[in-house]
Amino acid sequence: MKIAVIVFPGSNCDIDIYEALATVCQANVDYVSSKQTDLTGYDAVMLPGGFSYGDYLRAGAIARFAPVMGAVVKMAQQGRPVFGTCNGFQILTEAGLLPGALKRNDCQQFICKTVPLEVVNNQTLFTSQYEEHERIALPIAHADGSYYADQATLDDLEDHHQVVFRYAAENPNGSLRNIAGITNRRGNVLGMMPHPERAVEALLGNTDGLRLFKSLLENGRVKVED
Ligand SMILES: NC(=O)CC[C@H](N)C(=O)O
Repeated sequence: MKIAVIVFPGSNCDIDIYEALATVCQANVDYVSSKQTDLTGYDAVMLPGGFSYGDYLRAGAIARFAPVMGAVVKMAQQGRPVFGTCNGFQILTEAGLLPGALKRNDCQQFICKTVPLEVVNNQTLFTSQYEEHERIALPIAHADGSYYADQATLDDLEDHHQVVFRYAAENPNGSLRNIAGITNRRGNVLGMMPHPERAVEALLGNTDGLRLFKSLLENGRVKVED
């Protein structure tokens, strides 16, 4: 399985995802510039966290028009795994690959801390190695992480088991229904504000993110028609 980590101008978690996959999981992974237009040969694509294009206009709003995004949309339409964390999640909503939007945190501040989460759905290709309703803890680091969607969209997400992670115990940013991560209806596109790639080694004090990448490596090689 071959994985692309997209590097946008302003990405700052690309190395973290690369190392989580390449060094910790021994996976076959490449950095791919957002200027590329072709992702042929890749089985999965990762959109990292950061401040793509300086978060100007809105976080993810400019990155959504980067040359590589046509190929990312194609991968999503083919059913291949597409994962976005933090700024990657913001880009996925701006691109229309996931519903809703990420607004400024309720507290109007950048928040950087580890928060408790519930794994709401372990029946996805990204979460199969977690227990259903398992409590984990992952770091968050964002200013624009308050998940918003209209009531009908929220109901639709819940009805189709698309809410994958919820903030547990506390809601750090005002996200509606405590939503921390969602998939598309098909389940092959996951966006989440917490950073699993920052919690993959005992040396970092937390390994709760590791099983997300292991799940992806176990399940992520899907047969598709080009
Ligand atoms: N680490 C991140 O990706 C967070 C940056 C993000 N653009 C924000 O909301 O502040």
